[in-house]
Amino acid sequence: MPEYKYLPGFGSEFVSEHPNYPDALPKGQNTPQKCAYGLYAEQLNGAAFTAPRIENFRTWFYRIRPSAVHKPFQPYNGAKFLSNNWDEVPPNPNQLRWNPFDIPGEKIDFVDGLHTVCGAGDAKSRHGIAIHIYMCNSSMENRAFYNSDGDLLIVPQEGALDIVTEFGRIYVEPNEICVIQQGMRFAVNVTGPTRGYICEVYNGHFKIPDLGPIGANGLAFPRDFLTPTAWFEDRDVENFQVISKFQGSLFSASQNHSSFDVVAWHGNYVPYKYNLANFMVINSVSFDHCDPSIFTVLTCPSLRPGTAICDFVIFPPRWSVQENTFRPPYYHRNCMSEFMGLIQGRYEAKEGGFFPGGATLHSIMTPHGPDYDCFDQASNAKLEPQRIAEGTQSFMFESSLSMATTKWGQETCNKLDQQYYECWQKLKNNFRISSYGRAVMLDV
Ligand SMILES: O=C(O)Cc1cc(O)ccc1O
Ligand SMILES: [Fe+2]
Repeated sequence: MPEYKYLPGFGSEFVSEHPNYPDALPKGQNTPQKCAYGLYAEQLNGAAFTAPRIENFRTWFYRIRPSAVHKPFQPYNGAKFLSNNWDEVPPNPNQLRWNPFDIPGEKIDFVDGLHTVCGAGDAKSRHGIAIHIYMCNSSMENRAFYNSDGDLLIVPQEGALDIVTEFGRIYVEPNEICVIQQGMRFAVNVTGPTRGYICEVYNGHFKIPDLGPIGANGLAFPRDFLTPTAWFEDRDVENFQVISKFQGSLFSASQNHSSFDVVAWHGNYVPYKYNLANFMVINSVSFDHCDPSIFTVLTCPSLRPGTAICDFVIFPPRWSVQENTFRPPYYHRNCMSEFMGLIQGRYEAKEGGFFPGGATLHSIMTPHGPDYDCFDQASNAKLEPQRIAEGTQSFMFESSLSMATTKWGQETCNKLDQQYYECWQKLKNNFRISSYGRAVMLDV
């Protein structure tokens, strides 16, 4: 694993200068008449200039060439299954479960390996969500990608991502996540078959949720978020491709140098990674199953109070101790969409059928919950303190938007489990009436 240096913190003002270039950052100002070492100053804004201070995000880069030095963008047709068309197939209110998606055998990199499963909304009006599966096996060579449409929350499932960004380098392994925000240029290096999940949000940015009565500490700690430190290459390349996703379509522009030429930067608009093992799990220690919002790592809020464009929720290893309680997830119908993925291990509500690298989608008001085996077992289990398996990690992207599946998600991927509904069919009527005409409790 490469030994990259990171800056800890979330939402902080960071400062980073390549160690060999002291004073590359101007002192006390952002745009001196001439920058040190002949660098150019360039600002990247992730919020309106006039946004309130608490959510005003921007970074100043000191780079070898401004990003504007490139030839015109042309349409790029590499990522065949990237989509933002939510009307490709008729709506489907069924419970959906996908078997693990196949990583292609032929050479394919991170950008070309973006496959959109579902989504909603519109990048032009800056409101929406898209869920992609990335599957690749080779590194991005002489190309950088950036997303004009929103932020990318990347959840590796198989294979590590060695990511070069304008801010420096980040190494992200399964059970870690990273967020690369709108407009940030990056390139992904991999060493073999690689797969993971991406939640793209067109609105605002992810933040750590408020803690309310939990207090000042709990869930994801700000200091466990890691931002890269300045790293650059001064590399002339005949045809370096900058690929942009703009209004849902990809475009490519050629330039004669690497995009990763930032010698120093400062700001609060940054990429970051987080190790899910650092999450402090909070749960009921008396009775009942808490709502999964207690497991929220990051949330991208909508303008409606408490209602997310995406909550990123995890189901980590933990103790389960509730008394007189059906401990697995309850049966559920929700005004939110629930997309789940499995990084490793098993998911407690479905011991069979939901595999690492697969997914489920329970859409708005689509009923779901424990399968028959889980219900049967958990209704009769002895309620001792129980460790929910080590090495397990599933997650949910929960959205207030009503997501539609793409043609790839519904048909082309050929991974939909047509038998998924069967897992609930054995749940029988346990209702009994006593001789006095009252309902009675029975052992199920
Ligand atoms: O399995 C699911 O659907 C996710 C989920 C988990 C949980 O603990 C409670 C409700 C819920 O929707
Ligand atoms: Fe649910």
